[in-house]
Amino acid sequence: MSTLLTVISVNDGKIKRSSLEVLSRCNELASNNGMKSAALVIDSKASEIAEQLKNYGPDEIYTIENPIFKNHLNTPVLKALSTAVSQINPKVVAFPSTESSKDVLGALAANQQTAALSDMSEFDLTDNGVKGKRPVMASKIISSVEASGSPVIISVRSGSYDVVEKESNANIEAIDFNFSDEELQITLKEIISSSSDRVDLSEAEVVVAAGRGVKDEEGRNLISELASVLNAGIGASRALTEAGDYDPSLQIGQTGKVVSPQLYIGVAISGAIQHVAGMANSKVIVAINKDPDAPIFDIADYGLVGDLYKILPPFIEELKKIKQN
Ligand SMILES: Cc1cc2nc3c(=O)[nH]c(=O)nc-3n(C[C@H](O)[C@H](O)[C@H](O)COP(=O)(O)OP(=O)(O)OC[C@H]3O[C@@H](n4cnc5c(N)ncnc54)[C@H](O)[C@@H]3O)c2cc1C
Repeated sequence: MSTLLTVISVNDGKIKRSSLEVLSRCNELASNNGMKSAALVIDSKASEIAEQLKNYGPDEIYTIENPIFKNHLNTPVLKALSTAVSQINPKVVAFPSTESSKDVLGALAANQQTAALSDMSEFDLTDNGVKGKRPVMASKIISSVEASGSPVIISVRSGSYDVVEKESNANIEAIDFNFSDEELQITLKEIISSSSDRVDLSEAEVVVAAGRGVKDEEGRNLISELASVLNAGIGASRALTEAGDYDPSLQIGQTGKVVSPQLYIGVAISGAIQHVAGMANSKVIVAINKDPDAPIFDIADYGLVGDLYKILPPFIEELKKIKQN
């Protein structure tokens, strides 16, 4: 029976939502096509993660556990992936589109002498491989793509599918894996983490994004308060990261992060194409802008026309009241 293999991405011992989205889609395709859906965890605590995965319906769970995976290093991850693919022999290897999958996708395809389709926004099976859609040119164009091979390797944008919870009594199988330090070509010296990443922006359920109209401390405090009451991640347009008002790691857009929250609130952001490229996949888009002709209103589900300094204080108060009740 053919297998669709989802590679699970883990951050600080937590499964990334984007992996569960890909797994849910693979579960659906496997059940519609008489195939098996399997999940692969490569982590220093893979067996613990595997237990959590039983809530998300895979037919099989494979683990590769080794302390070397505490931090992402391409060489051991690639070796682990190749080992797993040789053993499982899947029809498709599906990753969530993350920084770490970008690092290894092409190398795995070269290693397996097969095709890779990156950053898909939807995918389906064909007789020989995979077909689907891929936003390109800062999401201005959606291309239709198809690849054949064995396996076809794909990565999928976060927010493309819903997470479906489903109990499973999947078998957990540990794959044999050895790695010695001599095999390392790169040594990790230091990780410099950003203190501003209060909530992981690319995984956040709610994002509040600030634009150039947030021009002073009062405005930034309003953004923080709104984010705090909604337990949201804070993002910013390039206008504000370039001005030094927000950390560059918080930039959303073509040259920043891609976010796909359930709710995105853009405050004083005009909606330039380079910004929209990073948030267009959001489920519900709310825009607050004093210019009724701002392009962001073309893609917003809800728009509030007015001055953010007048709109946000009562808006935050109302949200606080709702939360209290
Ligand atoms: C190659 C390239 C890559 C880029 N990559 C990115 C990227 O990754 N991310 C990104 O964001 N940008 C990117 N940009 C920049 C992008 O083109 C825009 O310049 C930028 O997104 C504009 O940011 P903004 O919407 O905050 O500012 P503006 O376009 O200046 O808009 C500010 C908005 O705030 C509104 N406003 C002002 N005051 C108030 C107020 N008091 N109350 C309510 N509304 C108010 C105004 O009406 C206006 O619509 C890139 C540009 C290039 C050329």
